[in-house]
Amino acid sequence: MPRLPVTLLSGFLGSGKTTLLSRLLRQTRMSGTAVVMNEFGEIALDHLLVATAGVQTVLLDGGCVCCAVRDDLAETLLSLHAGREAQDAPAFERVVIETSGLADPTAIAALLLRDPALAARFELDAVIVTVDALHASGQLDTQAEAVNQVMLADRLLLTKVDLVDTATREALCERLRMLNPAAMQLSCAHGEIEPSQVIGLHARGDTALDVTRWHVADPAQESGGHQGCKHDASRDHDPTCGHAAHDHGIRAHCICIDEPFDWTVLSSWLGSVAYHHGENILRMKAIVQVQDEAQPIVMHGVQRWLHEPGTLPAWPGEDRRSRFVFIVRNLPRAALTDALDAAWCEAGPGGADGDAHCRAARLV
Ligand SMILES: Nc1nc2c(ncn2[C@@H]2O[C@H](COP(=O)(O)OP(=O)(O)OP(=O)(O)O)[C@@H](O)[C@H]2O)c(=O)[nH]1
Repeated sequence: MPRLPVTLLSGFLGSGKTTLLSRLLRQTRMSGTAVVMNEFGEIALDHLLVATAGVQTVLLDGGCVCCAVRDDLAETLLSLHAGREAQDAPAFERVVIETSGLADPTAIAALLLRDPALAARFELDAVIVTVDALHASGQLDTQAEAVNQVMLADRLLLTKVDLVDTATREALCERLRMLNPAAMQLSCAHGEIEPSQVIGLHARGDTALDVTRWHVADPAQESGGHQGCKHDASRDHDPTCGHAAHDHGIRAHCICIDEPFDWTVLSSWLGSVAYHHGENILRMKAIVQVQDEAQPIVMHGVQRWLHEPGTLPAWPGEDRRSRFVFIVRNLPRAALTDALDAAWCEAGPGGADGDAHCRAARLV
């Protein structure tokens, strides 16, 4: 039985994976794709942004697919395959797995290769890694996950090239070449790329060799030395979010707000958080209910950078609360909620209810 190709789409937090995927899925060449999305954080938002008619999308949330929910990935793939065989689900010819921005794709590649049930049904077509031209340099300096992703890539897609000058871009390309000389580098502004550059690459003729040659054997089975999966067993618990920590002080803080935001409060809050804590904010994403806006506003940030807000055509489902996910390093949730209190206070004389402390009650 021919095995189904799997494209592993990885790349550090905020580097443009979902942007790329949602654009790709609109192209007819991509029909017959099943998508598995993984998010690091209690509240998952990305699947709302790529929702495409006729595309089977499965969400794996609550942990990183390279460690905490790795078994769930195996089960998901097997169940997708079983549904296809039984013809009780839309037919698909390939799978794209979008990993969380903190995932080490080595562990997922190893899973696909070494799990006999998966290896019999799926083959790894290629590892595609998005690299944020604006932030990659700092991320490669400080985040082992970012380095691992680059090292395992068959293709490196440089995103946000519109936000950097030529010298910065060339320096980054050179650095990427040093880390992974074999990977082809392509520019990919705003997710724009030919599907043929991403799928059907057959980049992994002898993948087992590649994985072991390019990188450590299987991080999930290592006892130490690998940053990405150390916490799989201990699963540090952040009581405010109910979510397992990934490593080294990295947490996903999830904040929900019932009432609609005033634009001024929203920009003042996020601006202040970015200014004071940007170094420690690996990623911010949000779907926000803003006063007098009929459509939900989508916001993205990476460290100090806040991207232009976008909109969704409609609210996905009944839940109209604003939902924010901050993936942070060594930053307590209170730093975020205190800044929100302050923004509410500044919004009017004494704020909307006159007592900053009451505002914490609005946090769900
Ligand atoms: N200017 C610019 N912005 C981009 C580009 N690609 C993506 N973005 C923006 O970057 C932000 C983050 O993009 P996402 O696609 O959500 O990134 P991601 O890798 O899926 O993020 P995580 O799932 O959190 O890891 C969004 O605001 C995008 O619009 C690009 O080429 N240029």
